[in-house]
Amino acid sequence: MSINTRAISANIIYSVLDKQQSLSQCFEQHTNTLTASQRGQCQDFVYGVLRQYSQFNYFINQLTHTKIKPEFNLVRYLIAIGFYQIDQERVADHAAVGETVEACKQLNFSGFSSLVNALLRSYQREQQSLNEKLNAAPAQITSAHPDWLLKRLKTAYPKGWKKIIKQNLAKPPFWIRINQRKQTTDDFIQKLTAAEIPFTQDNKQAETLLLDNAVSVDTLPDFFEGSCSVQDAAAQQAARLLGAMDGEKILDACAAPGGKTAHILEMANVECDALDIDEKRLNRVSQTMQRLNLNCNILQGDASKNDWWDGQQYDRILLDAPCSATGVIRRHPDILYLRKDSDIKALSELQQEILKNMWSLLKPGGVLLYATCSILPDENKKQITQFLNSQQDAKLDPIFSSENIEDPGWQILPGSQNMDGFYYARLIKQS
Ligand SMILES: C[S@@+](CC[C@H](N)C(=O)[O-])C[C@H]1O[C@@H](n2cnc3c(N)ncnc32)[C@H](O)[C@@H]1O
Repeated sequence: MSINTRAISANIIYSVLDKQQSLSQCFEQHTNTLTASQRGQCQDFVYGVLRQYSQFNYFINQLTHTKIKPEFNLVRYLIAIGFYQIDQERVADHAAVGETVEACKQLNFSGFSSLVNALLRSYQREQQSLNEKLNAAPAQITSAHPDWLLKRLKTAYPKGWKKIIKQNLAKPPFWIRINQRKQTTDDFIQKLTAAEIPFTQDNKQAETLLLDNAVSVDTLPDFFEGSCSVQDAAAQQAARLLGAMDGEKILDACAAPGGKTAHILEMANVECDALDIDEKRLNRVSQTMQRLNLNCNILQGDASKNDWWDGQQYDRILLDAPCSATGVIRRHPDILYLRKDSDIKALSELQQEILKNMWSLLKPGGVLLYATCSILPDENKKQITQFLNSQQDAKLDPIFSSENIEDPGWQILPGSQNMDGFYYARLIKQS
């Protein structure tokens, strides 16, 4: 049977929405035998639909008189993929309909072919009036965000929450980091130009480029020889803010898959321990190190405990803490469906526990950089304020010279200068 990327995509959406599986994991499982172009197509369908699923589902419910039963949710997801394709206008509408009907047959739901056909054609005709109806629907549907998250965003950002939601549902930008150990930025730019990959150079950071479009990594010049890495511009701030210097001993406390560890090692000659609790994810750190020809000590362990530690304190620690990932929803739309309000309290407690333990591993005079890809104050400014209040020898090392008294750190919101949502706070351990 020929590969049908719509059928595969519907199955991935089913794994996320019905089986509550993590998108990155099930995407890998379902697509690891596909070609790069087939994977790219699945990525477009799955991520595109999940970002807008509550809206597509609303349209389906508006257009059908008989409810599609939960056991036929795969059909529902195929219809959503069809709607998404019609919205994207990259293929002729009749082709979007034909291909979706074909996928329906391939999933053994031939009995639904005429319903699928009818719904997609109605969607083409009634798109405008459906969108008008959607505008009057409850915020949970129009924003695609769960109530608990909307509430938290409105409280934290009374003026900016709508902009955040818009960013969370947008396609993310494609940033890369040029490995300065391999070549200069100018050399890499020449190769990129020769490969006809359009980009813009970040005017502040020489090693950071923003590509005009997302590309498959195998089209990036010398990617497998370590020329560059795909990493958001906000994540690229970590190694710079940590400021590691030659000869220092560094700990990257929650390191997998190793993007920030690699950047630290590209910037300075240091001895770096890369710690993570998740053994499988640590394999990805090894792969990253191998591809970029870098070295670190890979350690498996729990950062809230010390049983993995050799007893030698660190000059600098990067704590890229486990978090709600609410700053990177546009890259991980499954967060909208899998994350629960109660997770935030549990995560905040874990973050404080890890932070306290990391502090004991830091040399007097050492620097700890706390980072999350969250935009929720409970995981960020409240966390750092609580720590500074309870830890006598902890002093804030402000990231910007003009200290923001409201927030001891740097809260980057999604979309700000095209970056993901991130938080950074830098602390010094007083002697
Ligand atoms: C935000 S991700 C880290 C991303 C990574 N720093 C990078 O830039 O590639 C958080 C990591 O924390 C790890 N983690 C979660 N709880 C942990 C714990 N108690 N100790 C150590 N690592 C933990 C997770 O396995 C996950 O890999």
